[in-house]
Amino acid sequence: MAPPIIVFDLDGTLIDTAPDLLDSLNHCLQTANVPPVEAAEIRRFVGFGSRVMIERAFADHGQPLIEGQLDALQALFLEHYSAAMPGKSRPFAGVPEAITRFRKAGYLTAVCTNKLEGLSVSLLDALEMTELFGAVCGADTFAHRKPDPRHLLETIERCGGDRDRAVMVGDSRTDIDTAKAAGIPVVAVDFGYTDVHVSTFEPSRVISHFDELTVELAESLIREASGIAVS
Ligand SMILES: O=C(O)COP(=O)(O)O
Ligand SMILES: [Mg+2]
Repeated sequence: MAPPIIVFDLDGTLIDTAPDLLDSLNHCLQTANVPPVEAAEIRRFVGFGSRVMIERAFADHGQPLIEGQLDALQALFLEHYSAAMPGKSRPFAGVPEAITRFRKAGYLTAVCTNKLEGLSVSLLDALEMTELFGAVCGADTFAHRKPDPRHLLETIERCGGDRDRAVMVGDSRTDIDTAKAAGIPVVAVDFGYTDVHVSTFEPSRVISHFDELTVELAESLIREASGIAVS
């Protein structure tokens, strides 16, 4: 039987990447003469990858994007963002400990993110965290990405995990919708990138610190999801 698995979103869940996303986004906006985005605003633009982030920033300022401009700005964003890695990005408190706990308990661990796979691996490499995961699957790894549930299911498959004993951990509506569509319980962190509180999207549980992400919690969610009564 395949081992149980815990799958993590990256931006806003495992790693606090907002300061660097903001710097690179504002670098792009400056070249296009669009006013910068404030630090508090970035969370509204993250979740669907860099392309959507740039589109949202333009829309927010009522600025039209002309033909071909988005491709050029995304290329500029990726160049700027990759060059600075890991920049100011750091794992949230308790992340390495939580991953170690699950691995010791026999869980596989994976990342399912709408960041491009190459950027995700570079960031995890720069933070010496790549070894903590059996698979890192980004927006361009498969033909579909979150909120398409196949992104999560194929991440589980690539890692060799059991989809009936899987838990997702994320910070946004995208993660919650993805996990629900895949029939997988989802723990939401409440410190990530969403302008509306994650509880609005009805995840299986909400946590405020990785210390709360225990193996017992994952096991009870898996039991609940499989319809076995929890004692
Ligand atoms: O970079 C993004 O927009 C989203 O990344 P995430 O899926 O890891 O939150
Ligand atoms: Mg996220």
